[in-house]
Amino acid sequence: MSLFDAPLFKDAYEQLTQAADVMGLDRNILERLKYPKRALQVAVPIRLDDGSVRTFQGYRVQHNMTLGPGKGGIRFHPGVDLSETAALAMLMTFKCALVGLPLGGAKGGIEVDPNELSRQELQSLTRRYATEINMIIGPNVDVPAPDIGTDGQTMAWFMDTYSQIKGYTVPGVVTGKPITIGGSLGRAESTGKGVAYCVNFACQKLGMTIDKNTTIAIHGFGKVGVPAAQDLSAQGARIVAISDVSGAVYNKDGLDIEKCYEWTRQGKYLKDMEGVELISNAQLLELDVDVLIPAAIDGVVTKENAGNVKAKIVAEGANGPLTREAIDIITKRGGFIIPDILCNAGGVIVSYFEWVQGLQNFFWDLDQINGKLHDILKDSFDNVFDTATKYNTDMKKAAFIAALARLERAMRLRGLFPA
Ligand SMILES: NC(=O)C1=CN([C@@H]2O[C@H](COP(=O)(O)OP(=O)(O)OC[C@H]3O[C@@H](n4cnc5c(N)ncnc54)[C@H](OP(=O)(O)O)[C@@H]3O)[C@@H](O)[C@H]2O)C=CC1
Ligand SMILES: O=C(O)CCC(=O)C(=O)O
Repeated sequence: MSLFDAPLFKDAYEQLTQAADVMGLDRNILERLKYPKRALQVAVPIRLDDGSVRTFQGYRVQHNMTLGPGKGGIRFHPGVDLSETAALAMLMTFKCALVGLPLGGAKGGIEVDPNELSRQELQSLTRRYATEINMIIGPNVDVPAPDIGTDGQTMAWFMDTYSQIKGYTVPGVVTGKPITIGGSLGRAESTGKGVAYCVNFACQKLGMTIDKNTTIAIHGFGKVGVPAAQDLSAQGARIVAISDVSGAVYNKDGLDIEKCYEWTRQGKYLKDMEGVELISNAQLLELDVDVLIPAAIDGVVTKENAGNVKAKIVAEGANGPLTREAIDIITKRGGFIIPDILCNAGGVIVSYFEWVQGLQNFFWDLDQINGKLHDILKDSFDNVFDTATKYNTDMKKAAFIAALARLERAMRLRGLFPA
């Protein structure tokens, strides 16, 4: 199957093309950005706890490295394939460009349901994957990080395996590491915190305030959804619904987010919680709320259900949660979309801080990190908002236009195209 037949890649490329049309981008530049620079597919065989051998499919795709080393997470999820990884790598190129990082776009993953593996099996899987892709990874080449189904522990195993191959400790090969082995303060909550900052910026633009009357539904209660919920709830907003893969819980008066987090932290599913109303993931997306934060997987709002999405603000915490048709439907009815490459960029911004701190062996305090994160996101949000006004277009295309403008300048300066 061609990459362009795969839904997420097709969508990402079509959004890119639409943005290129609006800004009048040189077609040759667009042509160069069409395909990933490099894609590696690997077999990842491991011995399971029962003694049998199972082989998983793994990928690492580097989309574009004009601005610097590749950067992007590693996903362990049953939906991972080459085209999804390529699409997510492409989004990373534009995310890093949009927020002004000296980094390119990459992504990796394994087609696996991590919930089905033991801790020992997950460690074997991560180590074998790290070994198989080590030849295209490195602190100055391509630097992975956590994504769906992976976390600080995964990064620690990855870093350890890479360091064994090199013969010395290489903390800069990944970000999102535990603090003890060179991780950065604030990285774990940075993506969700960034989502909360962006929701605040959007409210300011729309003349809305965040208080006990502000209702929020969050699809996906993981590394992005939890801190976003905690931050917005601490600001006084009412988080009325959250979900995991098992379903969603709802309370019109607002959920006790810390209680929900305590529950999921023990590895329990939300559907088994007591004292809350159970609804489906699909119902959560259609709730009559002020803010909807899809923070789980891609393609959850499509042309089939976009017409039922009622939220005033849709903050794309996940990568690609809205299809291109869904974006048009929501924008036409007046919904305000905070595009993924802006909304969830807090993660890669603090990953960049972690990388820089690691290279300098000099670590910053949390106030410095959150202050810089806030300022970068504020400037980027204003840039996207102003670009949307300048080109009379929506926030989604504006984000691509702002990113493309930076990338185009860099590509011309590096000489592939006339400056
Ligand atoms: N982590 C990061 O720093 C960044 C993540 N992102 C993006 O944010 C999104 C979420 O990532 P992250 O929070 O790290 O991932 P996590 O694995 O930590 O959490 C994912 C959440 O989504 C739920 N989920 C998984 N599959 C489905 C499904 N099929 N239907 C409904 N819910 C599902 C999970 O439920 P359960 O726990 O029950 O499996 C979990 O609640 C992804 O799109 C990712 O690419 C973007 C930027 C940075
Ligand atoms: O932190 C990083 O390097 C990348 C995070 C990521 O994968 C993403 O922003 O989608």
